[in-house]
Amino acid sequence: MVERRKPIWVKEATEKIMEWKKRGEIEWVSIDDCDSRFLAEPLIADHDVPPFDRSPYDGFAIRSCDTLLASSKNPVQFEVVDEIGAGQVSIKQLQEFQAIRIMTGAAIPKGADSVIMLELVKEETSFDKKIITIKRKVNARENISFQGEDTKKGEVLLEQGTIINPGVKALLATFGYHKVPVAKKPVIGVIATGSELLRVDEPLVPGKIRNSNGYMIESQIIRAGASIKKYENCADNLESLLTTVKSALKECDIIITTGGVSVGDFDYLPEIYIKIGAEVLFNKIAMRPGSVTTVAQCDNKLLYGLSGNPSSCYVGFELYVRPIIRYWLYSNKPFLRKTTATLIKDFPKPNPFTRFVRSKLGYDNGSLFVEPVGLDKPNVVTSIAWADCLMVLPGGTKGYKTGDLVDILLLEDQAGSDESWKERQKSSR
Ligand SMILES: Nc1nc2c(c(=O)[nH]1)N[C@H]1C(S)=C(S)[C@@H](COP(=O)(O)OP(=O)(O)OC[C@H]3O[C@@H](n4cnc5c(N)ncnc54)[C@H](O)[C@@H]3O)O[C@H]1N2
Ligand code: MOO
Ligand SMILES: [Mg+2]
Repeated sequence: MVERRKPIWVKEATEKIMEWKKRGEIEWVSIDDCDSRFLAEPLIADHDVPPFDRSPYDGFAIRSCDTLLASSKNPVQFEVVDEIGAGQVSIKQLQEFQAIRIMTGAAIPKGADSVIMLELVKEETSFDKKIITIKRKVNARENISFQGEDTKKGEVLLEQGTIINPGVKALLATFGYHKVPVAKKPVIGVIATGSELLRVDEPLVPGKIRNSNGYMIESQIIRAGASIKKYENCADNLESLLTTVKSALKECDIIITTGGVSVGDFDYLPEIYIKIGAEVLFNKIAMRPGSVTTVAQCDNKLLYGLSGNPSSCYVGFELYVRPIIRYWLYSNKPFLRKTTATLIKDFPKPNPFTRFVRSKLGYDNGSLFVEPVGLDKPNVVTSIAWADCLMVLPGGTKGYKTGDLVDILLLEDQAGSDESWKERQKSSR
């Protein structure tokens, strides 16, 4: 008798996996190797930026009060008493009608309260003295980059769990992080199962297909920020699959299998969970694709039994593996970022289960539009490559129409969301 599985809500499935979330360890890596890693600690300014008042222009530092009466009819002369380039500090204290030639980035000298640009003064030499003439009033504080105007000491600039991009890297350098505290990546074992699977370099033969899910999952793992441990494709053979899963349990933090998780004669994962003594958290979710997504726990490690169907496998990963990885990497926004968009193509299929449709976003005149891409079937592989979001169509409807406002989950976004997508009360299984 075939096992009848009871589907649970997406919301419930998400809650169940998040009960097993944990933070990774911290490791310090060279700033040269920190790109795309995740900060394990918040970044707090330990000094003001800029750290001193400085000139934003090449010009002359002056006392604005000396220019009070300056105009084209009343040019005022200043004696140039020093010159400073960026990186230098003048020891002079400006006196009445004195100026210091100053370059962009140099510290404002004592006594000066403003800078006038080179282009706005006339320069000459008279009796070996350098003189400038100013024909306009300069306001106090004009043309100064003030200490702390960018950020003040003590400000929290980035939360833990932030992905390190070029801007973040610039901040790390600004605050002297030659070593950066990042979350150690979880090692995720990937096991593709199926006697029909060929390696990527093997020619097609009747009845067989190449293993694409293994590569897809590895790429999803990398996009989410974790590292992979690859296992050889496993034929549908209980003993060899059991051996591989047992090794993966020893060698990895999280294990993902693809295929063999449904109710078919050669779907051995359910039996393997029993054999290794794993606790199955769920084995059916009220969603499509990915309804067979199974998650088990063994020795506090999560084992994901993702579907063999490529689109189901893909969606199962994004909804249930990604948040565990991102949480591990210290993010407090581990879920796919959500927004809404206007549907621009009818989607007439009745919807008993909530659908996560591979879709593409369009931006026009400040609005967001969405349309499905490719064939909406779980066994389809092409649409995954064309999708940049999942359109979420809650179950219990006869379909959706052009103009409907629908939820979408962004696949390429890094900001994430602190809340997962969940069913509103009325949707049905
Ligand atoms: N009687 C029932 N049959 C099925 C049910 C069901 O509830 N009752 N569920 C269907 C649903 S929904 C899905 S999804 C699939 C899930 O199947 P499995 O996870 O057991 O996966 P397989 O049977 O091994 O393979 C399914 C499909 O995917 C292809 N595949 C497998 N691995 C890969 C890979 N690495 N790369 C590319 N393609 C792969 C495989 O050849 C099959 O075509 O079960 C339904 N059946
Ligand atoms: O698990 Mo399946 O993806 O609903 O076809
Ligand atoms: Mg199967």
